[in-house]
Amino acid sequence: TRTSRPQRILKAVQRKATVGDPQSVITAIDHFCRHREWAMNVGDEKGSILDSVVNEVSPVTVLELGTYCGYSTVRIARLLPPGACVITLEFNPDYAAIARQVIKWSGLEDKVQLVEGASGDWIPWMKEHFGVQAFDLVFLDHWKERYLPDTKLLEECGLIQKGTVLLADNVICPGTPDYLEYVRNSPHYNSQYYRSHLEYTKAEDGLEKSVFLGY
Ligand SMILES: O=C(NC/C=C/[C@H]1O[C@@H](Sc2ccncc2)[C@H](O)[C@@H]1O)c1cc([N+](=O)[O-])cc(O)c1O
Ligand SMILES: [Mg+2]
Repeated sequence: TRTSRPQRILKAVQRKATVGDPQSVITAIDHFCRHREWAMNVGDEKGSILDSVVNEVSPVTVLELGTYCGYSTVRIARLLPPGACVITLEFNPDYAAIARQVIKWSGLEDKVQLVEGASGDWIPWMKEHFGVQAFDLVFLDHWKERYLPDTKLLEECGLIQKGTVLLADNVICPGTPDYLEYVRNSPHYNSQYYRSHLEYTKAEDGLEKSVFLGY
């Protein structure tokens, strides 16, 4: 095929969005994915829930697992005050290259640190390499079978502390049953489900917000 879907998403941003205007980047991607080609961005409906959680937490340090084209990275970064940042991990170099351009178009590159690699390899190095004490907010939107192991790894590395908020996409569709069972049954988390829909569709999906209560 000629171009990839992420490349077509970037083209839509470059055609329809205004440089330096994050909202126009978000609107351009949502319009493209709703009217041209579906893509696995968190989308506008769940995106509004993500926005409300970011505003509620007012995080200084955010970790995003799974950048894809940078749609949720832009949604998060546009809400961050000066000095706050989002570190976003992306495994696929082609997706990372597109996401860098989407983030640049939105004018938010100073608030974003895009790291290419696998969460499992990078999480143990977060403290040393980025000087992170603990994350205030973690947005999980990568491989669904990695949600639980990466959460446990974040705990083991001391990157989740009392008050840290985990926000997980797709807990219904495609689903993350082992992760849900863990955060809902653990005495160390206070978990709640925000019912919504799978991006750009009528199917049910939702976000799970889990606050770490400390040990
Ligand atoms: O599969 C889904 N998401 C997986 C996302 C994966 C993203 O994260 C890295 S993997 C990685 C990144 C960092 N570290 C390790 C691995 C991939 O390169 C991709 O950019 C998904 C699927 C549907 N759906 O309807 O089928 C809907 C959604 O909202 C979804 O998020
Ligand atoms: Mg998702």
